[in-house]
Amino acid sequence: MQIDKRHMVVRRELLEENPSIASYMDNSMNARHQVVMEWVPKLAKEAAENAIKEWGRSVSEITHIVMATTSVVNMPGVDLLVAKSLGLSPKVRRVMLYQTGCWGGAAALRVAKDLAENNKGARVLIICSECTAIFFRGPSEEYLDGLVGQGLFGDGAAAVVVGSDPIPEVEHPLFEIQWSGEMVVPDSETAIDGHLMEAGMYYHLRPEIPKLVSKSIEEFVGDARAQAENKECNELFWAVHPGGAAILNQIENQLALVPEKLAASREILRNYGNMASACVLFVLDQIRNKSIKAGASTTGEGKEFGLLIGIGPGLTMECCVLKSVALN
Ligand SMILES: CC(C)(COP(=O)(O)OP(=O)(O)OC[C@H]1O[C@@H](n2cnc3c(N)ncnc32)[C@H](O)[C@@H]1OP(=O)(O)O)[C@@H](O)C(=O)NCCC(=O)NCCSC(=O)/C=C/c1ccc(O)cc1
Repeated sequence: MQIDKRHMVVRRELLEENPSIASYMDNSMNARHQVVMEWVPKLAKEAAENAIKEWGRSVSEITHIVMATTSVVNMPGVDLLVAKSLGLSPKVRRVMLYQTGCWGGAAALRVAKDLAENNKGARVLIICSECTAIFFRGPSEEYLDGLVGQGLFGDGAAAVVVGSDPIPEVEHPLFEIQWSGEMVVPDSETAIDGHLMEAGMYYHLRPEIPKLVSKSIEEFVGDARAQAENKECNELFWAVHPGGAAILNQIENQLALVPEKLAASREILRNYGNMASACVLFVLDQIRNKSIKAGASTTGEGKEFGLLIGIGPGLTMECCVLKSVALN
């Protein structure tokens, strides 16, 4: 699996208190809902507070919130719970992205870019928060792909503030979102699916996912590269969703990437597992932190442009072309 560590709220005591979650197919939605309604907002709040602190301005200046999760469905949305707990204005404008799975992080960036560019002075808080309690279950011989997911998925949340026209000396941009695009891989609708049932979220991951991604990645990346001065793949930095080692291997081979290009994705996979929508933002954070530590000339490993790619149910591939910022 190439995963050393994951973080999960599902632990022995929680399963002892809620044995239905540890079963294969018992009715367990009530118990799961309680857990995810506690943890998705809690993880989201912590991530958002860190992002706002680093951004350096007041919460009252957040004008929009875009939140992605595949771990809970509720009315009103968990975005409202999080907005209230952060002390955001009751006039903050909200967009909730449900069930996007692992392309949610990139989709949230796309939505935030459009909001920021079309509303003067807007500051958009993106939050991605995921908790595996919605689908953790006991094993069954008839459900091998569930075991694959059980070995891959982890909990986590990430947040970032997006805006245009940064205030000099006050706001310190990390990357510029240059372009965003999306593509559905042909004939791949059944490759990843998930359904909310009395027994919680029941999903399927077909073994052919890595091959399907590999078939379409060149065409998709070609569109993105056209927005990045047609740079060669190895002249870009890469923040690819680490869906699993096989997906990263296929992308690396298909695009003839040198191994360092997916190093950040592999490190996040190794240390956190696959946290669905939050994962690409972790990868991007890793890229800028390592760039600073290594004394690189830009936040993007010394490169000018990079691609952030989410891959999830659909199969949907979502890409943002990012322009890095010079480091002193
Ligand atoms: C890490 C894997 C799982 C194992 O890698 P490996 O240890 O190098 O081994 P292999 O790739 O050779 O696979 C070992 C065996 O497992 C089998 N296998 C391999 N995937 C499978 C399989 N999905 N079924 C059932 N047998 C399998 C594979 O066929 C093979 O069988 P065999 O040849 O008989 O030993 C690797 O195959 C891999 O990365 N696969 C792609 C993982 C994948 O589908 N990721 C999910 C992307 S989707 C996503 O990120 C989020 C979805 C999501 C959805 C809902 C939500 O609520 C939230 C999120």
